[in-house]
Amino acid sequence: MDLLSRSMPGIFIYGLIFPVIFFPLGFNKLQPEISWLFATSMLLVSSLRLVHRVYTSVIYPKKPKLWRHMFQCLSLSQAIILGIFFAMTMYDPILEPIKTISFMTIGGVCAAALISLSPRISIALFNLLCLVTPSIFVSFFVIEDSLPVGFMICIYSGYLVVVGMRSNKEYLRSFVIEAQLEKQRQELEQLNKIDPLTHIYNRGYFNTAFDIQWHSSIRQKKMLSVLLIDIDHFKAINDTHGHLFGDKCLNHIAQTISATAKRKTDLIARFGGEEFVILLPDTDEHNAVDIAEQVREQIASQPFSYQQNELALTASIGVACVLPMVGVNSNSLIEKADAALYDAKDQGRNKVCKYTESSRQQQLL
Ligand SMILES: Nc1nc2c(ncn2[C@@H]2O[C@H](COP(=O)(O)OP(=O)(O)OP(=O)(O)O)[C@@H](O)[C@H]2O)c(=O)[nH]1
Repeated sequence: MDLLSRSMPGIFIYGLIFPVIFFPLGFNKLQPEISWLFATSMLLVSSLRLVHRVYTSVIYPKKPKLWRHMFQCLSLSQAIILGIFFAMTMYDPILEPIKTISFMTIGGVCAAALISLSPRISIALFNLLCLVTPSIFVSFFVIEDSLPVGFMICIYSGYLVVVGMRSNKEYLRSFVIEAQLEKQRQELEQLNKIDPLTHIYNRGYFNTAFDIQWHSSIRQKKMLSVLLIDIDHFKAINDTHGHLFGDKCLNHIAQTISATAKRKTDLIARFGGEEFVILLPDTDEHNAVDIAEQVREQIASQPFSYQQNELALTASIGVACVLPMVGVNSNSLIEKADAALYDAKDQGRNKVCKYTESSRQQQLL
């Protein structure tokens, strides 16, 4: 499609080329038949190219190959018409008055066409071949003493081929660079969302997603639940087995939680330190407690082992559930889950506690 937009100026240039050559010098009055023949045939092909361009959105999705063939045929036929005209100006005396201007025109058209078609180098080179072959043939085989002109055309064409190939290489390289930049952008975006230690979402991403979910739940009038999970006695684990072991434990817990809260809409994130959070959209308190129990049981039933050290882990979980409403701060849900977690720790750990009014009072005390 880029090729299509790049070749757009060419449609108008080819269409106007003969009137521009003929009219200022009055050649159309001297040789009206030749003038009309070349001008109308070129204008006709330009009009067909315009129609082809206008119907691109109709033809291309259904028959891309046909569209490409049409594009090639139409642009090459214009190059052939101009190439033949140029060759004729070299040996036909009736075209003598416009010889100089046609030499200059063909030079410019060859360069412009090659550069604009350079994204598809095969089309660009074939186009150049159509433009210069008739005149090269005429200089070498038809008219005497015109070998130097033939050589000049060959040298100029060779130079254009080198420029065209280089332009094609640069064009293709720009695509590779663009793809690399896009990949890096995606990686950066991922780094922004993901906690590098546990490979689940980080707190920043959770906050954004939570805010969106809160407003969505208000509109849909659906319950929203939050589970706050805190590993028990994690400081002691760090102190006894070292921080590297502690890190591996965090990773193990993240995987266990992810394997338990598996709904596509559930959002699991590392809330900070040894705390995790699960956001459960469209989930009432009963179901949220049920999932929390499953998470607690899975953590407790899967001892963590690393380098011949095996350790039974437990976690305490606070559950809070609300029907989000306009005017209520979304943070209140997290505060309630935190208060419930406080209860779970208070009741001896390895426990699930749901938020109650007394939880809040206890936390405030
Ligand atoms: N290895 C490791 N430790 C961390 C990380 N983030 C926080 N911690 C540690 O987690 C421990 C949390 O300790 P506390 O807040 O006292 O909680 P706890 O020991 O789990 O006690 P309870 O929660 O009351 O059961 C601290 O020692 C932190 O240094 C981390 O990324 N890696």
